[in-house]
Amino acid sequence: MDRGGQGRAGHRPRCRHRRAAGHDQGGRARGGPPGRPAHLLPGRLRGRAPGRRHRRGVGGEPEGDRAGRAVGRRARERHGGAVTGGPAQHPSWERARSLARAAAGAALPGVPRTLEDALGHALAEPLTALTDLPPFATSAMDGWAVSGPGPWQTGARGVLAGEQPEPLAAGTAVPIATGAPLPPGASAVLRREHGEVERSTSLLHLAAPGPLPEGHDVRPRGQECASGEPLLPAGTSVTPSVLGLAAASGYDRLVVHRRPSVELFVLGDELLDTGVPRGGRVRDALGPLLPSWLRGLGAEVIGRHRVADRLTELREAVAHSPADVVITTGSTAAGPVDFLHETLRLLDAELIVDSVSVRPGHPMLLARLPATADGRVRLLVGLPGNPLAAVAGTATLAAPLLRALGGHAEPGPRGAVTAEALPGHPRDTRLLPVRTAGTGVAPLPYDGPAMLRGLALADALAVVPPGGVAAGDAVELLPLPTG
Ligand SMILES: Nc1nc2c(c(=O)[nH]1)N[C@H]1C(S)=C(S)[C@@H](COP(=O)(O)OP(=O)(O)OC[C@H]3O[C@@H](n4cnc5c(N)ncnc54)[C@H](O)[C@@H]3O)O[C@H]1N2
Ligand code: MOO
Repeated sequence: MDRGGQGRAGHRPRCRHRRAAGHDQGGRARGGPPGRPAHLLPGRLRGRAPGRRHRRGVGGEPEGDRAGRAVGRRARERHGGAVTGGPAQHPSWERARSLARAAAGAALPGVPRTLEDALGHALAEPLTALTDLPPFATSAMDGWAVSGPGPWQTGARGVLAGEQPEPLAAGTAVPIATGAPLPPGASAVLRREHGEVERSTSLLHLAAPGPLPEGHDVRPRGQECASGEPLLPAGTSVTPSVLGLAAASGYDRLVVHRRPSVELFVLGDELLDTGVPRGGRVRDALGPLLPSWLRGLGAEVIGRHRVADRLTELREAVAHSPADVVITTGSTAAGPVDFLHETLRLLDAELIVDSVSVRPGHPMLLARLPATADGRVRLLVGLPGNPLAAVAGTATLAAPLLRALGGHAEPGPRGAVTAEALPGHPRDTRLLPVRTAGTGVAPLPYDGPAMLRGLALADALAVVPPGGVAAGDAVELLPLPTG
């Protein structure tokens, strides 16, 4: 539980949302048009879809929505409202992440999966070698298996990988392929390029620069591991490399944590699903951006839906979602059709994080929904609608929550040195799209909360502490999805 900024939905302290002097909300646009500072906009102008009035009919607003809007307005008035409320202490970025991790509770239970299906899960049990590796002594090179000191009498028939070789007598050699079992009695392997066979006598002579020590170019049995040896701890993320190791050490199935199921609700009647932005409406950027990222975080995305900016629809969607984690985009602020807080209040959800001291994305939230009848925990991550703010919310709340639910061990922080100074916010952590260039990471232009242009060129989000980071200093990096 967070002491500062937490409580039942609808009973939260609202932040002042003051813009710090000199903090560019619009986003730096070096060499391009500057972003428009949000505080210069004439109020909270939430675009309402022109088609919406037609869809609903003039005055045809459903009863629940009208009521909900009034309740939302009353709740905002009661609690001070987003703009006029008293100062509130929101959790720091670090604290918000640990609250998100803790909200997962225990990881989801372990389930057996075929190797193919285990990819992206986390091991629920340690991976223990089911065999010695290599399981038998093998040749590390193409050449000859030799017995004792040379020269060696060699025959024509060799040993290929996968064959069971005959024993080798002292003073003899047999051609051998890389990976083939070493014949009993062999003392070393002579590489093809280090031996010469005399045609008339079939005698193999050493043509190597030095002598051939015993065991040369032989991979002894159990060199990599002995049967029963622990190879990877529980909590390891199953990557393609882990699948390879599991197969090599004898596994057909792995016991992995169940992946958290996620349902994504994209809010915003102003959003278009296709074509060029028109008529005051904009394209939904988060529907395409988020699902593959969430899958990369170990989630099973069971649905992605557009939900209308109506209290009843949002409430129904959240209440009936079968997902372990509901993720919403938009509606986190206090605009006329921002119903997320009201929805959470009506559903008797517990707000675990309600705004974070981070830019962009500070209105992000995390709530615990009432558990299912069978006691399954359900959580909701509310990502702000501004696309880069939603990305910040995913990195801050969704990533640690989903990784913890999926049983993934927490990776150590990844750091880098900055090639240029990284501008910070005076009081809040800032998540800045950066690119690794030459000697370190550098910020990218077009990094405003509503922009994705900088992010699309970025290879990480830099965690910039309040006040910024000087050139040459270390900074923590968060990974961005790549596929
Ligand atoms: N009076 C105040 N207004 C706002 C504050 C504030 O403190 N006081 N905070 C601003 C900040 S910061 C953010 S971030 C946004 C969060 O707003 P919402 O989460 O309620 O999101 P919306 O209002 O629905 O949308 C905001 C913006 O983003 C666009 N959007 C929404 N969804 C998408 C999407 N899927 N793809 C592309 N663009 C999207 C939407 O059209 C709006 O332009 O609130 C500020 N307001
Ligand atoms: O500053 Mo907001 O949180 O636009 O992202």
